[in-house]
Amino acid sequence: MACPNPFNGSFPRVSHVTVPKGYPRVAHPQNLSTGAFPTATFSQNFLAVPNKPGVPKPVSWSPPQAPSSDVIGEMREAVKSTDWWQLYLDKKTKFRVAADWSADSSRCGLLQTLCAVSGARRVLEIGQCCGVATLAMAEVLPEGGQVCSVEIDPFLADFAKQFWARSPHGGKIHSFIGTAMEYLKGNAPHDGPFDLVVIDADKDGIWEYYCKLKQGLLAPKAIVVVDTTPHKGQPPDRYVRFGAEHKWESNSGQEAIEAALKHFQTEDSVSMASFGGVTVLYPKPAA
Ligand SMILES: C[S@@+](CC[C@H](N)C(=O)[O-])C[C@H]1O[C@@H](n2cnc3c(N)ncnc32)[C@H](O)[C@@H]1O
Repeated sequence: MACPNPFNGSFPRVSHVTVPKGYPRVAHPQNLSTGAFPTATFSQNFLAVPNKPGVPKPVSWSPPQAPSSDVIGEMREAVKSTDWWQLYLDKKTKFRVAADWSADSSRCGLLQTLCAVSGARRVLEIGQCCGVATLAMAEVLPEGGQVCSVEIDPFLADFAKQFWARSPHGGKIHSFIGTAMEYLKGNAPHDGPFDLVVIDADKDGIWEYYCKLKQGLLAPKAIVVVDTTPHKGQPPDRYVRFGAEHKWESNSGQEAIEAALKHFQTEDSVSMASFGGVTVLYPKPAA
């Protein structure tokens, strides 16, 4: 039977893996670390080998879970307990931030794993929000590694900094406050080229940011992770910005996401894999 190429098209979006009868269950899933990266563990036993002939191996995907460091744990608590709507009404934030914009354990685990397996030293995060994913990635970069994060909202940038300052890895983070395009045109040529880039800001900008990155800002084997979750990180619609804050409205960004994905498919030199709310672009292996 032909073996399906897991990177050809989309993975099913599953959060739970149903293990067919006959597969051994693993009592301690935390022992399933790949060894490539000791702090990434896999919550499901998708590495299990069938013990009955003829039982097909399940085709599924389960995100690595990042065990949170103390500081990341504190950040998560702070993100959860903050009244983001009130901060927006008080004009402290530019956006009506939602706590679930901030990277959860699966997202952090995925980004940490990609950083580790790609050997990334220079990482760029476009759309930092509360800085949880930023610190998670910094934690796995080697000495001398650097995460450059870009955030349009000064309140969020400051929110993150108070926590980063308490982490031994905070010194690896360089934060830029301003728009993604300002950064890409200004500081990025000096900070890059980047081994791994996370595009996780406004959805309308996805394709534009990617095009700009391709102009010499990506290392030869760079991985680009694009957040494709509708509604996340969207700015308010124009009229709301001018005076009617209580009427927060933003579009889902779905059209821009779909347009960007179509563009990515025309890129000859990259392969794509979509799962867990992201699309990962990585260099096609040489034929
Ligand atoms: C979904 S959140 C980022 C989440 C973060 N990457 C994480 O994993 O925790 C999107 C962020 O992008 C920021 N943003 C939106 N448009 C932007 C732009 N044009 N330039 C820079 N940041 C932007 C928003 O303020 C928001 O904090």
